[in-house]
Amino acid sequence: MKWSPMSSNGKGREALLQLDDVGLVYQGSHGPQRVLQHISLSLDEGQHLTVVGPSGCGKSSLLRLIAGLQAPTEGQICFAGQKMTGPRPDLAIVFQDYGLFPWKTVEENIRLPGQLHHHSLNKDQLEKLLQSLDLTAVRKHYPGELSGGQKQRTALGRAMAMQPKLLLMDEPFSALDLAMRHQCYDLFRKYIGTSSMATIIVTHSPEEAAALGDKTVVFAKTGGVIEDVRKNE
Ligand SMILES: Nc1ncnc2c1ncn2[C@@H]1O[C@H](COP(=O)(O)OP(=O)(O)OP(=O)(O)O)[C@@H](O)[C@H]1O
Repeated sequence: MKWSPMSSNGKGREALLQLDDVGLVYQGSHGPQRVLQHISLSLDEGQHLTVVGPSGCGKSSLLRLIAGLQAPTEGQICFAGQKMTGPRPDLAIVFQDYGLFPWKTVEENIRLPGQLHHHSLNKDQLEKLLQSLDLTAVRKHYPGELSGGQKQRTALGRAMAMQPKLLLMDEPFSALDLAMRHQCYDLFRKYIGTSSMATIIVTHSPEEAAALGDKTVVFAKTGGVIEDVRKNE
């Protein structure tokens, strides 16, 4: 993946997120594999970027670098003016495999990261979140007792409860049926509309990318960006 659609926010102030000429090479069992190269982008508070591309083009790898879970091989990533050196509480990620704690209930999973980082939800906020994600009936259930869609909505609720500055989501709605997906889009848009949180969403769905991003980049399997679409700019 090669990408440089937004190398500067062009507004003369510091971006929330800045990637400068970032690259990534995996040292796999079959030798080195280059996945990302020359990626430069910036994202401001309140901006919503969606990333679409075929399987294997490096979308999840890019999210892991931005989340500080992995270091780039080349280049630099800065968040809120600081060089990324590891995960931070103001930057949350919803993984493709949900990343739920199996020994905690739905409700506990949603509350825990916020409690750890002193963003505890009050009772009202928790009830609203459970209700809007249609999780009230399974609030005392453990992840092993949930459907894929319920797990996905729990992971989403947990990330929302952290109230991060930047929320990264890797195909967050892929396990939902059409009706629930649209319900989650509405909820999500409402949620991001009331905060200055920025989001980056990786998806396979062009419809989802258009619904949830004010900027969308489309990646080719190899060779980088084939389209860079911006709404309302
Ligand atoms: N830890 C790793 N070690 C070696 N290679 C890896 C590792 N993680 C991913 N890769 C390889 O890097 C490439 C990009 O993977 P990545 O998961 O970032 O792609 P993706 O675009 O998110 O794919 P998908 O849409 O299927 O989730 C793939 O070829 C994958 O096999």
